[in-house]
Amino acid sequence: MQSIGVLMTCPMHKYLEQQLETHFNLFKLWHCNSSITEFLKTHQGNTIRAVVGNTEIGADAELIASLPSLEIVASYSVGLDKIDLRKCEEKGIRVANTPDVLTDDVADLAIGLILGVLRGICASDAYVRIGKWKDADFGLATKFSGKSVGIVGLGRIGSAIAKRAEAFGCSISYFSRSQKPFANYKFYSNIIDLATSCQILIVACALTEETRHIINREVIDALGPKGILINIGRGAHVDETELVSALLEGRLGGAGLDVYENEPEVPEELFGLGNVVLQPHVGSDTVETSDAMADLVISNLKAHFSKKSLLTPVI
Ligand SMILES: O=CC(=O)O
Repeated sequence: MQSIGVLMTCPMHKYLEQQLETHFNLFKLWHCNSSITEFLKTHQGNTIRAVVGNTEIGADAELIASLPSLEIVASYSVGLDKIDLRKCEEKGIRVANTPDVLTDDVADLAIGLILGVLRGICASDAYVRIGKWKDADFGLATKFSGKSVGIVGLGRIGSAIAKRAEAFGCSISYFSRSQKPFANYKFYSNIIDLATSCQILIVACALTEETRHIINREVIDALGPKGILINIGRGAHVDETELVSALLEGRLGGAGLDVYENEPEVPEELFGLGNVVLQPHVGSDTVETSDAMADLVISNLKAHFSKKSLLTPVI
């Protein structure tokens, strides 16, 4: 397979890059200083049969159109929002992603964010480091165990978060397109009702046209001044302007965010808020999971080019 042209869209995990270099003829899009079209002209765009993208740069219509021999997009991510799925379908291009292997890490981080916000872990860490403890005790935080948790999207990751929150004695309810027959949690067909009824609202669904800005002013106000919003999905799930003003005005109790609307830009108004915990989109970024995701990308590519079934097909 060493002659098969594979295009990586941006730097990801070093191990993935090494594996791609070992098994395929790897082209790196970020090594080009010119436009994509120029790059592909000089690097024989027509020899590239696979694209490996991620949550930053996937495969949009322009990239797909400039690769006439493209057969497969193997994403180093579970999220598919940076891939033009309609175009892929139209052109018969296969798509694979990396589900399952990252579920535990993302769910763990969601719980970490809840604890971080409610127990003030980052704020109290800073309190110790800058020597304020010598002057006075930190003060009281908020208990997590036993709270009511609402989950937006009860897929793999949402279910893994629910399982963890159950272990903290939390009551679980959820909103999704349809009621899940396997789930023993209270189902809401209306997200406002879910937000009204829970203390912690966690966004864990895929980003689609229907879920863009699913967390709007109405949902934030329904969650209320004591409510906590956790987002480990995508930044665009939340109307960020509304979120920032709700936090600044005290209409929302706090937020734990791993994702933002214009990454890596983060609204600076959030930097001074002790009831907000910010992460730089690292939900699945552990050594173990990143290696597993890379292995899955390689296995999908190898399966495709050996005419075998994809391990984790999307299309
Ligand atoms: O955000 C992470 C992913 O989609 O894998």
